Amino acid sequence: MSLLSFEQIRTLDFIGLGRLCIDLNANEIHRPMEETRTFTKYVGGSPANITIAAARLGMKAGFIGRVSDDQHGRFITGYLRKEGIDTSSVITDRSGTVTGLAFTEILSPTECSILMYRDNVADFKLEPGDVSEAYISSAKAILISGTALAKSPSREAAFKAIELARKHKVVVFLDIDYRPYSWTSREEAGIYCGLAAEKSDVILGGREEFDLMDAVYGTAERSDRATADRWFGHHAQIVLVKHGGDGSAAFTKDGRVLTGRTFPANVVKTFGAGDSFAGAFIYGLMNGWDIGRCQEFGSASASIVVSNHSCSDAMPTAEQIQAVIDANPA
Ligand SMILES: Nc1ncnc2c1ncn2[C@@H]1O[C@H](COP(=O)(O)OP(=O)(O)OP(=O)(O)O)[C@@H](O)[C@H]1O
Ligand SMILES: O=C(O)C[C@@H](O)[C@H](O)C(=O)CO
Repeated sequence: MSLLSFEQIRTLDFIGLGRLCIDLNANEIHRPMEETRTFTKYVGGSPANITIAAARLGMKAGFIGRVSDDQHGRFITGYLRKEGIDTSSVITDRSGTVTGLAFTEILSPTECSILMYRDNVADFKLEPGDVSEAYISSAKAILISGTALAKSPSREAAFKAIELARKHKVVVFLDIDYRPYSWTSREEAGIYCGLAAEKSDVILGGREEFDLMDAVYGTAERSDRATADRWFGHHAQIVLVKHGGDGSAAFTKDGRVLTGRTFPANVVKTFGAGDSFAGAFIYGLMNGWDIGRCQEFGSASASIVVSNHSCSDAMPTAEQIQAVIDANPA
């Protein structure tokens, strides 16, 4: 029996909520950014990447967010439309905000860093009034990015979206997506992400992201098992703990524990692994697949994206992902 129940008669499969940004990935790789001269521009922002991944896999996707009233905002909206993503709830913010920029430095396949410019960004100006009940109720599932909880009024908009999703039987995915530069403290992040996690059906995060929430509520044992049990005490049906190159651990409320394997990759940059994993993992769940197959699909997707220069542009099709799995039998 499936742990998640997706309403079938819905206009959209999936709505992402949160930041729509721009990645500027250094073209001169294996060099510090001080020596970088050129960058390639991509749409970015974790929830945007995941939504693009879902659309690339054929899901009917939409997005709730704000973009800046400039060329960057128009670039992002145009890209989403080209990907077939509904942008009726992507709002142009006209208060003089800018688009968040993520400068990616690639020192080596395993040493990458992101320099974030996020002062006065449009995505944090998302307001509760931007979240339409009719729009939320038109979807089977919604993805909340933890970073959307870092600042008001985006925080209130995200919590409104979660409440409306629960009201209309829309499955809530929470990707903790902890980015320190957006929060005033780890405790703040732990508290607000914890409050959202209590209302979510599926929670995805790295070990250190779950530790953030556990620390606030004093959970002594920092084990994946203890973490999962904690969230099963609320709404969660699935807890997915990502472990980078060591794969992932999936826990289901009905007692299953599955270790996800990784696939060979010619790593260009490690970023994008989590977003590509999430998009493909969610795709599998929404197609009613067994959770082990969802993990495998997510991991294979991640191996493709870490082997590419971009995150969003590199999000693969289902055929590309399956080809990786077929070429690397368990
Ligand atoms: N170097 C790698 N090679 C192959 N697969 C990988 C690699 N790194 C991560 N993965 C796959 O991607 C999944 C998610 O990776 P990770 O745990 O790094 O997420 P993340 O920290 O959210 O990533 P991001 O850097 O995008 O924020 C892993 O569970 C694994 O399946
Ligand atoms: O989520 C961000 O703000 C950064 C992303 O745009 C970037 O693609 C990345 O780090 C993906 O993991």
